[in-house]
Amino acid sequence: MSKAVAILGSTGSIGRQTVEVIRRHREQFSVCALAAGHNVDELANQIRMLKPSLVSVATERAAEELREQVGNSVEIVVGDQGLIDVATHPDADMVLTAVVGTRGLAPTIAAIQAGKTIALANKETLVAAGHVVTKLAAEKNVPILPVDSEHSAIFQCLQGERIPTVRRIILTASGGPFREHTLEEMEHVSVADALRHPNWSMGAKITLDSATLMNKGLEVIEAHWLFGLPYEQVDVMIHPQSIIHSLVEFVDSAQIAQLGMPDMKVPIQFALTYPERVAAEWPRLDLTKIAQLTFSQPDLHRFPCLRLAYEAGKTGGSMPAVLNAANEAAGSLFLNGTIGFLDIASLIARVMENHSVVADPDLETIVALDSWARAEVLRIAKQYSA
Ligand SMILES: NC(=O)C1=CN([C@@H]2O[C@H](COP(=O)(O)OP(=O)(O)OC[C@H]3O[C@@H](n4cnc5c(N)ncnc54)[C@H](OP(=O)(O)O)[C@@H]3O)[C@@H](O)[C@H]2O)C=CC1
Ligand SMILES: CC(=O)[C@@H](O)[C@H](O)COP(=O)(O)O
Ligand SMILES: [Mn+2]
Repeated sequence: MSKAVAILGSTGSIGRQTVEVIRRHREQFSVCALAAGHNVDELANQIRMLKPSLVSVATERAAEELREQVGNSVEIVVGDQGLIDVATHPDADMVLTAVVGTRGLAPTIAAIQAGKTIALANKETLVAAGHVVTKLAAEKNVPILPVDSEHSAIFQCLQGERIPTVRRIILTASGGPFREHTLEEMEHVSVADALRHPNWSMGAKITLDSATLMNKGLEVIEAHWLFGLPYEQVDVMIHPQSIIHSLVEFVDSAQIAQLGMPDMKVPIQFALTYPERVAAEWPRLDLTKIAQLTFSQPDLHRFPCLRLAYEAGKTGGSMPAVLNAANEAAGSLFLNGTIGFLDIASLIARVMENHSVVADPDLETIVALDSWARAEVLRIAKQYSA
């Protein structure tokens, strides 16, 4: 039977690869709804190809431009409500969440409330509100299937296993473009340097997060919520080749890993076809060609964002939401040339210091603290340049 999929962020890196996977398996999937931001040309192509009945764009202006291209062939909705309409489309069996940042939270919650299976790429959703999202998903009996490559790897290693037999999980990290840089060298890196990921082609925000190692920090928190493990059982290991996508160590000391070329179509497809594995010739791994896999411990002194994320996760309550929002705001300031690379971590640390933790924040509190943390980043950053 064919699954109907709604894609949030269909024009982005994950969204476009999801479309590729779906086109490869047309008999198994239909696309009922798509949400994009501003990339009207890409969305128009997707509409012609996939024939969804509903699409969403970020602004009225983008909606007008899209209407010029596709006429009345599809219903067009707009803005944050548009994202929610797509996420709750009555025909959707599954919602793949690949918008970037905290913007993904509200539509994901709406999709869970509507009983949709979630294929989750948007890790910020679980970082900001893991306790709310996982509780709601359990109440609604809605599966949250990981798309993030490390979490998909762990999910695959855990098939047929029981969580109480897990001693620890080990998330692999490429180390990013500055893996071997000194702090002095990192002080002077450019935006272009930071956006040159060694192994993966991804959107700007996650690529920058990989360079600061905040991506791995967000993934530690994401893993905590997805697999229900305490932070003491979530480790990180630097693996520059990104061939081993993550590992699970069990109580008998056996370790199981998932390997493959760095290509997101494999984890995307696994989430879409789960619990089945479906044949597809995505780029295949030949370890004899790779020849060497290397490993080391992360350096929390040179990469303080990973330390801050562990701290935020262990502190719990509202702190991960504040870390997440401060990271988005500081990252934007770096990307627009306002602050230096090392300022990202120091701004996040300052915002965390200034935050009084709320133990069990509801959604409204999380949204308010998200805005507070962003404003706090701007306030402190002004002092830097004054
Ligand atoms: N890229 C990857 O390989 C991986 C990504 N992820 C996660 O997946 C998510 C998406 O990442 P990625 O695909 O790289 O990001 P991209 O920046 O490539 O894509 C982001 C998507 O979000 C859309 N978007 C942006 N602003 C808005 C808005 N205001 N309203 C509606 N849609 C909006 C963009 O639309 P438009 O372009 O039309 O403006 C685009 O479709 C992130 O949370 C990331 O952490 C996780 C693992 C791997
Ligand atoms: C593809 C994916 O899942 C990314 O999150 C990737 O892992 C980023 O690479 P880093 O290991 O450098 O963070
Ligand atoms: Mn990842």
